[in-house]
Amino acid sequence: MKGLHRLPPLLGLGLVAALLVLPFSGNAYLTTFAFTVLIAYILGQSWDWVAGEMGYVNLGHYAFYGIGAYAFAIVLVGGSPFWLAFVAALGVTAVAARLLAVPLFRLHGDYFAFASLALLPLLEVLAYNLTPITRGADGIVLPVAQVLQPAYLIALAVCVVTFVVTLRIHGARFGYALKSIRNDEQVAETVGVRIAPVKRRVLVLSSLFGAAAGALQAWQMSYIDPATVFGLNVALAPIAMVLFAGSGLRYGPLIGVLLLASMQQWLLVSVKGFQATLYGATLLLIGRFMPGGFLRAKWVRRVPGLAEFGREHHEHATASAMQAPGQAGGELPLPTLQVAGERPLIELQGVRMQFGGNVAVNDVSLSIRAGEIVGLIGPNGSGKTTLFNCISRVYTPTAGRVLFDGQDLADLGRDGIARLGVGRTYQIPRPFSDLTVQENIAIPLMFGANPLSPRDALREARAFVDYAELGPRLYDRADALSVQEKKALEFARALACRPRLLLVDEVASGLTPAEVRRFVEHIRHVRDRYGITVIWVEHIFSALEQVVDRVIALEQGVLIADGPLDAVVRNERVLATYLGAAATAPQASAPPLLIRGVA
Ligand SMILES: Nc1ncnc2c1ncn2[C@@H]1O[C@H](COP(=O)(O)OP(=O)(O)OP(=O)(O)O)[C@@H](O)[C@H]1O
Repeated sequence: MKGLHRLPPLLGLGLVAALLVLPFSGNAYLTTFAFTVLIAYILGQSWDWVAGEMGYVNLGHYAFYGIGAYAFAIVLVGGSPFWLAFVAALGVTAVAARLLAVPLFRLHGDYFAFASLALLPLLEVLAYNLTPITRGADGIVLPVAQVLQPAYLIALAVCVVTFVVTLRIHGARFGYALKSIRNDEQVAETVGVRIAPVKRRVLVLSSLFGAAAGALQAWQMSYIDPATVFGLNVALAPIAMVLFAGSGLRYGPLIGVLLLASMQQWLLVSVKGFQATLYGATLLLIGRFMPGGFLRAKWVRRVPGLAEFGREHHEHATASAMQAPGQAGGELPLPTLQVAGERPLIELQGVRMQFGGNVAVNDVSLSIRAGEIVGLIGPNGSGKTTLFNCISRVYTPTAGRVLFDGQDLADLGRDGIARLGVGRTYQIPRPFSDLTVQENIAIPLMFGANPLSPRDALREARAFVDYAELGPRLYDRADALSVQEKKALEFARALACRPRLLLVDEVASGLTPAEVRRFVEHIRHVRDRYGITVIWVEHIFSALEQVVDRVIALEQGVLIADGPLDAVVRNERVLATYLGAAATAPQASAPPLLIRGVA
């Protein structure tokens, strides 16, 4: 319904206005309750930047609340004014978060979640035992003063800032870096995203808001001890509130905190004795029947107005992108590279990749000139994909050197190699699943050698989308595409890396003959028009035949042939690899390896 998209911001403004007058109403009970809700929102939303946006479930977020509370209390009790103590709390917590980021981000998934959770008991024990600083189990009593009103107003201001930061993150390059990490951090790196600094920055950012919440609550309560600021029983409540409504949604943390905090308070007052059971049961039911939070439930989608609160990020982005003028059709916005001369663009010198006793790539040396299209063939398991992974640094070769335009790639990370000009696809497509087709392609444009703003990148992405014939799917999520469409999307995303070298891994398998022909035309076009060098892993020889300058064959990681396709398919070793004993039989020696239909 028209105009309903304005409902959330209008209600939000109304809410802020009501909250602004509340502390002047004289109702201390309501003001104290609203204060705890504000603190919970700051904690829940700042947690969601790391969890919902980046996909790292930081169960120890409350540790930043505790560190902030302690730093604030210690400085305030030392005689400093409020603002100095507040700034000290933020500073100490940010330093702690920066240090903790180093060990924590060595871990992924459940390991990260459990390691972060372990911070809470660890810090609680520290707070109990560092008695000279923390006063141990006695806790710290802050100077008693009537601070509810100022603490409340500052908390409200921090809440507004928290929400504005959330909006800013959603549309910024930083936000897209987070979303790409959430989807597939290895792929994010191979399209140019420098993931390590992004992870550190978001943890420090979220810690600052956690610390602000801790400092304000310590100020308002006038007392802290280890159990109240690091206790597991309180630490997970803000996280549960976010999960209740929907992590990763613009309004999820806000609505989750408002509803669950109100329910908690109501249960506390009216259902004495059972409140914890009922609270837990509600969360379990939501988890069971509406995973992803109730705002993502199908029935919410059907309720006009309410649906606005459950919109995924890409739906907000799509709404604004639809108003932006597109740059569709025609040529790709790519530079035209010089391909003249015999200069090698990529050179492998004795590259070896070993997984335990399995040698996947065995001392491979080869050289490919700028502007060549080279087919890479070999039976299943012969090391083709592993060779690609050695070039794009998904794997660090066990031995040997990879030189790109004369530069040793050993010193570069995956993102650096992408920025140097290596784009790739994956045998099993790995798009950023919960982003749209347009966003998938815009990400390399935002993080490549000449990074564009999100707005420009989204606009420029349209040309690549059209090139891949995915125009009608521009605003669809990548996980809604068919396998073939995902392959086309990956090809377009690799081109959006503005590559000098394109690594194409079995893109044609499963395509109809007409689609294979169109794809071959694309490969030829990007080389002829833009000078892009291509290495194409493919089992469909009839496709390779139409476009490659030469072919390299691998067998059990060893390079066994390198030359024109018709010579390679007559090579005895290649024949034996593909046809086994039949190749050595007298009748099989005459005809070359079938070019059409060999798989
Ligand atoms: N991460 C890994 N850990 C252990 N072994 C691996 C790993 N990656 C690849 N291998 C092994 O390396 C060998 C080469 O695999 P690779 O995927 O490179 O072959 P391929 O030629 O691309 O095969 P296909 O045509 O089936 O894709 C296989 O024996 C595979 O099991």
